Order: sequence, then structure tokens, then C-alpha cells
Amino acid sequence: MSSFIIEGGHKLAGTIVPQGSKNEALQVICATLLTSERVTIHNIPDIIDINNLIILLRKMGVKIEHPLSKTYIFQANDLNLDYLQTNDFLAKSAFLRGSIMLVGPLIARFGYAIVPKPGGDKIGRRRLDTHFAGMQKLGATFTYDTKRCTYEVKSNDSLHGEYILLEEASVTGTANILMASVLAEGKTTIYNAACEPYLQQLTKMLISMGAQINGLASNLLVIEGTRSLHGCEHTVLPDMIEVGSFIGMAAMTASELRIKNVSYNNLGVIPDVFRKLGIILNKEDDDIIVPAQESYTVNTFIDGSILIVVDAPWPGLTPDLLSVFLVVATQANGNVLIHQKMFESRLFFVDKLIDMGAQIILCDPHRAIVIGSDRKYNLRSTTMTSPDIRAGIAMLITALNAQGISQIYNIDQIDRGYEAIDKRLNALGAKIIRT
Ligand SMILES: CC(=O)N[C@H]1[C@@H](OP(=O)(O)OP(=O)(O)OC[C@H]2O[C@@H](n3ccc(=O)[nH]c3=O)[C@H](O)[C@@H]2O)O[C@H](CO)[C@@H](O)[C@@H]1O
Ligand SMILES: C=C(OP(=O)(O)O)C(=O)O
Repeated sequence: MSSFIIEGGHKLAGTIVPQGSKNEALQVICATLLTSERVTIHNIPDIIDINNLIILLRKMGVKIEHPLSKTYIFQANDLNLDYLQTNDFLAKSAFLRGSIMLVGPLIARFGYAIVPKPGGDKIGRRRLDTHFAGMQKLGATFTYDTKRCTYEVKSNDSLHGEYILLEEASVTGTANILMASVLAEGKTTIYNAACEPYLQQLTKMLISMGAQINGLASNLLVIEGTRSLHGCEHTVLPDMIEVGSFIGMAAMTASELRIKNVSYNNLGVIPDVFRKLGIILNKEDDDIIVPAQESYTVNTFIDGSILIVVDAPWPGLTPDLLSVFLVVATQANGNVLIHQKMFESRLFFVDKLIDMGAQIILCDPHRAIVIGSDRKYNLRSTTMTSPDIRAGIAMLITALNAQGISQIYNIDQIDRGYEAIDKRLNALGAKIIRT
């Protein structure tokens, strides 16, 4: 199992450029299946999840060119749908969460889709009911094969528009139903839609392919189906989770960092939540500069009660940064309640932080109270295993801060969402060895 060996205690300095967004890239790459024409996508991150999705598309017969390091051109004009029946397809798509978003485009264009239980982080129950209830509303039939653990969706006639009230504002569920409805007959209304920047970007891309969608950035999308879509050119936004991870890293290591071209207007409440933890962030053009801060003091609420950092569907705070907020809070002056509402198994990694000397009370699977030390004592180095992508980056941030040598195993979990993170951080002064 590959690992990172980290010599902690070194300050970082310099400029870092965030990669393209993992979660957006997964959506827009799946959307290339909606047309037989060429679709060019820029700023695609070179990370395990995305590379696996690109391999899947290639094996399905999509013609793929890679003219520049972060640019790909996709053309889905001659697909081999028999590949969907192979064990290779099922095994490969089970590696990543994003493969679930093949369903919407496939059912819309070819009337058939099959996927295994998708991969991604094991961070609690991640049900797919919203996805398939939506497909059924559009006229598809759905079967779950309990033996093969596959989800199969079929439609003999073209899909038809419907009013769909989502049970929950699922990110990938909204993307799937949106991609299915753009080629459905008539009008589809999706209410309680998720509207993360990933979905706003997908919507913009679909509109540039000829789709008719109203309600961009809201939870009410109204789609007027069209017979076919055409090619387009699209650029993936910077990864807001990476931006947040770098802010946390700078704060935790008391380093000055410039995070370049962050697309500040698409970060939502993320900068303000860091500010509530007492971290100074300066905006310069579209860059964020985090000055070196030896101490940061957590705000309380207006009535003096303890700060709560809690996730919620957009424009609420993304759950994918709570692990980072949690580790940053360990060094703050003050106390914070971290409340991870969406997932029930994302906070267990705090055991390791407690071993390292952090003061954390895990109240239950969803809530942890962090008692900030105001850097009065150093965290101790340790050996740990990354359970999921965001716990992994949080562990890496902690190891950069801790005195001595730490080792993190299972770093594939980090690599699936952070591009060459060891090289990029070493360029800032970190001491990370990949083994
Ligand atoms: C590939 C991808 O894009 N993955 C992201 C996507 O996953 P994904 O699309 O799988 O996550 P969902 O939005 O479907 O759901 C996340 C979890 O929250 C629960 N839930 C969801 C909506 C809601 O209003 N209430 C609620 O409780 C769901 O039951 C589930 O347990 O969105 C998640 C939530 O932002 C992120 O953590 C993932 O990084
Ligand atoms: C949970 C995440 O990813 P995925 O949905 O791909 O597992 C994440 O990016 O934090």
C-alpha cells in the first residue's frame, strides 16, 4: 500500500494553483455522451477518479483526444453499448462515485443504462433512490439486481417530461435527472434540485449544447426537452474543495500562501466560515492570500454561544470541507462544534488526531467538539491510514503541522481527488516522500 512520509513542522510559502474541480469534471465528462458531436473540455484535473472515468468512456467507444495537458476532446458518435454488459465495465465503474452519472445520458440517448453500486468514499449510507425515482418519473423502468448488485434502467420509448420533486437535493442525482431530461419530450420541472457550482457549470454546458434550461443556480430547474444536442467547448472551474484545503493548510502551518485564480464568486460561504474560525483571508483579483498567522481566534455567535460549523446543500457549506475545518480548529484559540449532518461515518478519523494530542470530543458519529489549543503545545507525529479522501487531506494537513515524521497509508484515497499533491506541496517547502 503506497504511503506518504511527512516531516512536519516546516512552514510553506509561495503560490499554488488549484486544479479543476473533481466533482464538476465527473458531471461534464458524463454529459459528453449526450451528443454525437465533438465536445472540448478544458481544465480537467489529472486525478485517479477522472482518469478512471475517461478510461471507461474510451472503452465504451468514445473517441478521445488529449491535445493539451488539461484539455480533452470527446466524441460519442459510435458507442459500443455491449461493453456495458461486461464484467470489466462493472468492475471499473464500481471504483468511482461519478460513474453513476453515466445513467442519465445513456438512458436519454440510447434508452438503456446499467451501473453497479458506485464507488467513492465509504462515509456512510449513500443511497441512490433520488436518482432512480427521477428516471422512473421520466418514463424509464428500473430494476435492481440483488445478486449482481446492478441498477438497470430501460426505456422503450423516448422519455417524457414530468414534474419531479426530489426527495433530497442530491448532487449527482440532480445531475443525472437533468441530463436525462434535456432529451426527454416536453417539459420537465425539477424541484428541490441541488445547485452546487458543479451543477451550475453542468447546466451552462448543457445550454451551450442547445438544451433549454431555466433556473440556473436555483433549486427549481425547468427543462424544455430537445431532440438532439450539439458539441461545445467548456472550462471546468477551480476545485473549491482544493481551495478550502489549501486555506486550511496555510492556517494550520502558520504559513503565507497565495492561492491563485480561485473563482472567488463560486466559493459561496467557504471563505466566511474560515473567517469565523479567525483566519485572515485577503482577496486580490481572483487570488486568495492567507497571511502567516501564529494565532487565530474563533468567533462566537452574536449571543456568545459556541460556533457551529455545519454542512448543508448549496448555498450552505459543503460537507466535503468539514474534515479540514475540524483540523484547523484544533490549533485555534477557542472552541467549535463540527456538525456533519449529511454523512455518518466521516468523523471517525478524529481518533488519530486525538492520538496526536488534539483536544476533540466525538459526541456521536455526526458531531465533534474541538477545543482549540491556540498552539500552546505541538501535535505529535504518528502513523495513520486515510479512510476517505477528505479525512486523508485533513490527516496530511495535520502531519504537516505535527513535529516529527508521520506516515499516511492508503494515499490512493487522497490521489483520487488531489493532483500530484506531494509534488505541489513540496514545491512550497513541505517535506513529503511518496513510497
Ligand atoms: C461525485 C460527487 O459529486 N460527489 C459529491 C456528491 O455526492 P452525492 O451526489 O453522492 O451526494 P448526495 O448529494 O446524493 O448526498 C449526500 C448525502 O447527504 C444526504 N443528503 C443529501 C441531500 C439532502 O438534502 N439531505 C441529505 O441528507 C444523502 O442522503 C447522502 O447521504 O455530493 C456530496 C454532497 O455535497 C459530496 O459530499 C460529494 O463529494
Ligand atoms: C465524497 C467525496 O467524493 P465522492 O463522492 O467521489 O466519494 C468528496 O469529494 O469529498
